Amino acid sequence: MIAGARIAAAIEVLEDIDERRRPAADALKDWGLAHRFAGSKDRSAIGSLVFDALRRRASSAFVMGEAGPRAVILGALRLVRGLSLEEASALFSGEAHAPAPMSEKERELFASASLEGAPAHVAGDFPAWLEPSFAAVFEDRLIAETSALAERAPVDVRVNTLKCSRDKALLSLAHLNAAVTPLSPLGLRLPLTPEGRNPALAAEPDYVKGRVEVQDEGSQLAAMLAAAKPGEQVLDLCAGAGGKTLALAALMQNKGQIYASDSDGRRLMPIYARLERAGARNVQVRAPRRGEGGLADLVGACDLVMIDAPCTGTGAWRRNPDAKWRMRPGALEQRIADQDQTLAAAARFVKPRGRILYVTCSLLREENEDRIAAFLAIHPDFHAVGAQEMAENAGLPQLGAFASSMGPGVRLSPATTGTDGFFIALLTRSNLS
Ligand SMILES: C[S@@+](CC[C@H](N)C(=O)[O-])C[C@H]1O[C@@H](n2cnc3c(N)ncnc32)[C@H](O)[C@@H]1O
Repeated sequence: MIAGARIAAAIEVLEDIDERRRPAADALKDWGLAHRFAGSKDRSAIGSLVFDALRRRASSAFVMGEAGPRAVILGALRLVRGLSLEEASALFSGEAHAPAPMSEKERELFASASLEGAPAHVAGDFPAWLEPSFAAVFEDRLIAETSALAERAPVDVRVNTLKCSRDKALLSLAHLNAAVTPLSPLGLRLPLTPEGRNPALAAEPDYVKGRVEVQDEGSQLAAMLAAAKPGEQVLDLCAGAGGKTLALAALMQNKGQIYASDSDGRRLMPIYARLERAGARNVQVRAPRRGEGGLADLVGACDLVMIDAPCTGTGAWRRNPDAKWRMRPGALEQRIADQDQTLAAAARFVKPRGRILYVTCSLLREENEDRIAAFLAIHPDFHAVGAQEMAENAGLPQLGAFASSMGPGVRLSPATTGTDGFFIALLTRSNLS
């Protein structure tokens, strides 16, 4: 496909996403199926442009003076890719499946591409209705924090210490320009290509043989803050596809027992193959059943309950930019109810002096500090561990610098730590219950 035809395809995919209100990944997959002549490089280039445009959707529309897919793609070519007017005009040639030439007005707007006078939710590319919530959290860093959430994200991997050392993996992934992550002692960061494409990791022997797992550095740190020790009894209550479960198994050196559970059994399906590949042998998967959900024997028996809570995912918008535009206020209310419910459920499984690690990939106070405060108000037998103490206990003292100012817990974000956005709080149960 010529470069202009890829641009036209990206506009088509954005139209499909808008018309059918569907996830970008589904629209891209269908486009590929309907255009089998397109090669993998074409599909990847189209996907990368669609994601760039979704990340900067509001600001791209603002500079082009309208919100339709063509305008948004044009705006993204200017704001994200830094194309000159000449370069953009060459792509919008109207020839051989390329989009129609730019109008005089489009040329003018593209050339000036000004964000002057843009409101915060446009300059920071987030839904307007979330402005009060974000402003309360970020205050004068509102635009810096939300703009960082609208950037591209590198691919991070966690080295699986059950199989490999970080030094070895660093050497064997050198051809992908791997570098060590600044905060996680187990992480490697793989940069994107200049066009924003992910490095080709799926066929790498290190990945196929389970020596590395794709996991954002923030997610690695969240699992480490649980300070799980070999021999402990651990319940991963919201295990999903098992990203945190695998990290916990490695931290525990395959000793002790992890019970991986989730209220939605379908979400657990990928975990079996992942455990096998990673060589994690201390994990029992407990698929949900009626009544106690198959966990009755664990009541009051766990040293640690990990809650990787269902959340709005606002911290992961770099990777799921379409999700931010689909998010509605009702979804936040629903997630808050789910979070209270998982915290209450978790409390039952913790033994005296045991602990709960509460994690979200959200940056909203409503899902984080407020949930911990609500839980502590009705569970006097629990108390929150200070951020510095939690970080030191996990061997990550540098994370104490990212203590939340709104309550107990640590906050990570693309702007402050270069990771996805996470909130992590540790609660311990008193001796008596
Ligand atoms: C953030 S995802 C988990 C991701 C996973 N831990 C990982 O690292 O790959 C949250 C999970 O919580 C599950 N969930 C939602 N409500 C729940 C509940 N009340 N009890 C247990 N799991 C729940 C969802 O099905 C979803 O799989």
